[in-house]
Amino acid sequence: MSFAAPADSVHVRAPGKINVYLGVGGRHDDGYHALATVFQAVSLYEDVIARHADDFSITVSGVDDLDSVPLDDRNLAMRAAKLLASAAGYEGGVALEIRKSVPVAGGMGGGSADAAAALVACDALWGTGFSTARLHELGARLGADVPFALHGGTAVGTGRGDQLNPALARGRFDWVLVPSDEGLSTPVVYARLDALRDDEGALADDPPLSLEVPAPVLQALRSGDPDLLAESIYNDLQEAALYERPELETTILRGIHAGALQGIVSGSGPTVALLCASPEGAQEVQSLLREHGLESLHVHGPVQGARIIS
Ligand SMILES: C[C@](O)(CO)[C@H](O)COP(=O)(O)OP(=O)(O)OC[C@H]1O[C@@H](n2ccc(N)nc2=O)[C@H](O)[C@@H]1O
Ligand SMILES: Nc1ncnc2c1ncn2[C@@H]1O[C@H](COP(=O)(O)OP(=O)(O)OP(=O)(O)O)[C@@H](O)[C@H]1O
Repeated sequence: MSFAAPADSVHVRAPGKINVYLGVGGRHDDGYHALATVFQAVSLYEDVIARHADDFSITVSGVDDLDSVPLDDRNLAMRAAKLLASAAGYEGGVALEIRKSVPVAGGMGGGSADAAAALVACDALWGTGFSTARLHELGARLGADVPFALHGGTAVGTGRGDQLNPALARGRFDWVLVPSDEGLSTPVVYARLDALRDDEGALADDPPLSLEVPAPVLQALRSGDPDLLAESIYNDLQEAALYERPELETTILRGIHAGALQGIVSGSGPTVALLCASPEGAQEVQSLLREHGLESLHVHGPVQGARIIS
């Protein structure tokens, strides 16, 4: 019986995400808000290649705004590798190569996808053999979006967004993504939401904001009907993201005028996600947006979570 030589490198691909529904509840003392969200993993990927090394290093390529991606312990993929090494008692290091496609600070969980990919790649490279559940636990310690980047597909997230339950989504949904040149800081958008709610004079003893994903969202996903989904996609952070970046409103309206069924800000933004009726419809939206000087990406979902591709 021949044994496969231990791999000297592992290549993992992890998807970016859109929140097709995002309900934000009260802010807890730890600075996090209670969420009810529906994530969908889409075909815009981060690739992480892990190679054996004595200590820890990272290189990043692929998107224009690389200057805002740290290459030290602030990098989520580096934090993931070191967290796994300490949890496994692994004494060696790893050289991580990250090839990015998800816009940085774009509201699509790009860093979270890198962290998820690094966990899977290092676990395979080092042979630490962690279970999916254990990797999810480590992922949740790295960030609220990391467990979903491992899970993929379509899922309901509660708690901070890290407690996942799979949601059935039949068929395929076509999205046109309009990235911004400048990212948006997630904490800033959440803080803006809190400020807007305070300004609206929400009384402290208001009933807790409903933290259920509305049934129509789940029914639309089960039906696979984009027209139905277009009626129920919603993002509580959108008002705050539009406060920070008013021009995004125009992008959404332009997308709908170009034929998209609906448009929302993805997560904390600024990437705008335009839901389209079909692949052909998506291409039509892209060409009309280009006439307004707006470059866009045509992606689809749901797709798999972080997985080894070689
Ligand atoms: C906006 C979303 O992308 C929607 O999926 C996530 O809620 C954000 O996920 P993330 O970027 O992985 O968030 P983390 O890195 O865990 O936290 C970044 C910051 O976002 C805010 N944050 C995040 C998640 C959450 N449930 N409540 C929050 O208030 C907090 O200020 C936190 O310090
Ligand atoms: N591997 C990474 N890739 C991108 N940004 C990273 C990474 N590691 C750390 N960061 C830091 O995290 C910040 C947010 O990165 P990220 O691209 O994950 O935002 P995001 O897509 O909006 O995330 P989310 O949607 O989860 O809020 C960046 O501005 C950067 O400073």
